[in-house]
Amino acid sequence: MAFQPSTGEPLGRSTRSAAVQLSGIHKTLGGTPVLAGVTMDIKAGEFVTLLGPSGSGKTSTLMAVAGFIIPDSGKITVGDRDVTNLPPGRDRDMGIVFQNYALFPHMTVAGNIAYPLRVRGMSKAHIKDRVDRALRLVRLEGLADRKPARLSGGQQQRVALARALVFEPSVLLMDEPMGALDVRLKQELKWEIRQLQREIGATVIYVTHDQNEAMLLSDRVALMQDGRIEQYASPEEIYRRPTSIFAARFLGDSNLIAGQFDESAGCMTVAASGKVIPAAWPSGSPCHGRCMALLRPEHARISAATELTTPHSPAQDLTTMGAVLEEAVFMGQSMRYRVHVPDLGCALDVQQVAGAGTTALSPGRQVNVSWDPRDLHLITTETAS
Ligand SMILES: Nc1ncnc2c1ncn2[C@@H]1O[C@H](COP(=O)(O)OP(=O)(O)OP(=O)(O)O)[C@@H](O)[C@H]1O
Repeated sequence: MAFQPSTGEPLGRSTRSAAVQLSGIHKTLGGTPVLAGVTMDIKAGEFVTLLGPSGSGKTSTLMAVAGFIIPDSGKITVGDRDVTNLPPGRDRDMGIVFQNYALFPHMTVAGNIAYPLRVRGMSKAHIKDRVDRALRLVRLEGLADRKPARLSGGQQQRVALARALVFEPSVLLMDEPMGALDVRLKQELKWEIRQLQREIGATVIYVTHDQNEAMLLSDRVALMQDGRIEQYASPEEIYRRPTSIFAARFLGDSNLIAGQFDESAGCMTVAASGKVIPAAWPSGSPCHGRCMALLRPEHARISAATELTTPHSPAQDLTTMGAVLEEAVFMGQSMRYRVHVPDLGCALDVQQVAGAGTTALSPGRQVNVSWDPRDLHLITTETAS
């Protein structure tokens, strides 16, 4: 059924947001497999980000949802409609925002925003009402009569956003919408996009390779590699419990320690030194011997080697090792250290709140590095046989 725009109701919390389902999407382009079985479910009103390195298949996945790429196999549904082979356009009922704005240069801001309503045959009075409300939504009320060339990059992108939202699509697709903006504008627009999506309640699929953007905006992140989804979960879940080394490295900074897990003893033998340290296998993940232990820099602490206590509560059973401080960098709110830990056979990055004691530590000094064993997250490096 072709989409018919509503007319009277406010451009506000959408009652039309739809769930999107991708099942086993494969696509080969020019002999290259670009999508290798993408499967994901997106709930109505959810903000999902496709995150991954360049060439991992993010844009291709989005283009398959938009209809610009027809899958070789697999199925895409929006609500209860099968849209797999539907051409791009009105019947898909999707708003799209690209990195390069794609505004019509000869039209005013209001003209650009009105365009999707005009092609849908809406009456002039309704168009004016809708455009006014869309302008208010993206905070561009005073610029309705300007041409795009006389707008900043951030303003142009807000026009593109208003144009994509004005016909109240059930799904909004965004491909690196902030890719061309400077850092300050990005920072501003990130919060605006988040707030806007919460206001209108639309289902959003958003492409970026910027992990901070993904964490700030998303309900769930689909982390992509080689045309597949490596992990699909909330940003917090991927950050705290990555299921692969790739995921551990891609979202956030990481220290990775190779070892062998001993389930009965509840410990891990460090590969480089044979040192045994307490560790627990995360529940729900496959348990195999060879593993990598992930320790986030903010979960490690250093203290002068002469100090017996660490900033942790003494009630906690910490793992502590001697180390040599290699680098100490003041980062404003925190200090960033690199320490060499002979018992781990590697260097660890440590991030901790800048305090009088820690800023005084200088490179070359003997220190203790410690962590709560519960903050070690083990990832199997053995394939199940
Ligand atoms: N028309 C095409 N013909 C051949 N290969 C293609 C075509 N379009 C995309 N590819 C390849 O498919 C892979 C995935 O591309 P895609 O643009 O989806 O990745 P991406 O994750 O969005 O990357 P980026 O962040 O650089 O935009 C890449 O290796 C790319 O070179």
